[in-house]
Amino acid sequence: MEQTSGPDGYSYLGPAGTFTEAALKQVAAAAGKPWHPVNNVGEALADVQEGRSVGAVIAIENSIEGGVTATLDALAARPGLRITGEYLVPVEFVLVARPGKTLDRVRIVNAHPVAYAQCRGWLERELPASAHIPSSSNVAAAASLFADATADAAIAPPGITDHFDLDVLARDLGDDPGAATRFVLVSRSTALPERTGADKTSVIVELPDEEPGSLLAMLEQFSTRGVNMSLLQSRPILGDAFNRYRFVIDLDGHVHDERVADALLGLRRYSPKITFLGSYPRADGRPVQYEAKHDDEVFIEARDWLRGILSGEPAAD
Ligand SMILES: O=C(O)C(=O)C[C@]1(C(=O)O)C=C[C@@H](O)C=C1
Repeated sequence: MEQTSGPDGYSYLGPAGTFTEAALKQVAAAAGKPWHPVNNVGEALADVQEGRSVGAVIAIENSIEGGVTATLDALAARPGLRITGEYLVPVEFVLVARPGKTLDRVRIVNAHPVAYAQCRGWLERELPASAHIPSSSNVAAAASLFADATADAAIAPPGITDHFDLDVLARDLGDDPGAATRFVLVSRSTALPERTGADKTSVIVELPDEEPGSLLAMLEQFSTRGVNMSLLQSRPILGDAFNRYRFVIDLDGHVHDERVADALLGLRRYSPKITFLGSYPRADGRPVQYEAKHDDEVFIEARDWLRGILSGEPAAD
């Protein structure tokens, strides 16, 4: 794929060979378009917001490490962006070093913080005295071994040896062999992806100040409408030390589902600030399960009933 920028192109955490690039390879619309490697999530989102790219793929959650906080905060800080797709990438890691280095001589390890966190168990067992130098990506970690001699080894994707002349000192570093990272495609387009029946809706919600039970009241908006949450992650609101948090939430269903739309209306009335991030097809294609009492028809019938009352229609039996 052409690694350049262009307003019809896609930004991703580079350089080539990252897991983010593997996620971008799954984006059908990106095939044949320019791909623009960047150094961090903020830069990828700025490219989209400012029109240098049509879309960006960013890591949002890892199955071991949880929400990618840099992404959750960047989405909250940059209004006007929409999530239009979700992609899953299995992740596994190897420890690499320049030829000649052996495992017993590794003291300093270069790694992306999210990758490092996924390998904590292995590092504690095999390199208990090692120190960590953070890197902007897994591939940048490996590349740094050539740029300066501070780190002895790097944590990188197994395919790294296709790009660099490096020795693999150890394999399967991850604490969970089944680990995966969830990525999202972000764009400026406000056109909603079609409802598929296997969708997710993402929102960022702030709660009213100093109101006891306000978190429960937010959760009730979903539970009373039979809407399942698949992510609830709190992030501090900057400048409000230890006081206020925003919540990044993934819901099962599409905003075109009546129960989801109704829950969002409830939230909108209740929350001082709610950002709609998008409704999009789930990466795993799993159809959303819900009870019949939360079917579209039930909401529509209830609204029609009220409309009848308001328009003075005679009561039906
Ligand atoms: O460095 C990479 O390869 C990335 O794609 C970054 C990233 C992340 O940002 O979370 C993606 C997946 C892995 O879980 C670790 C790191």
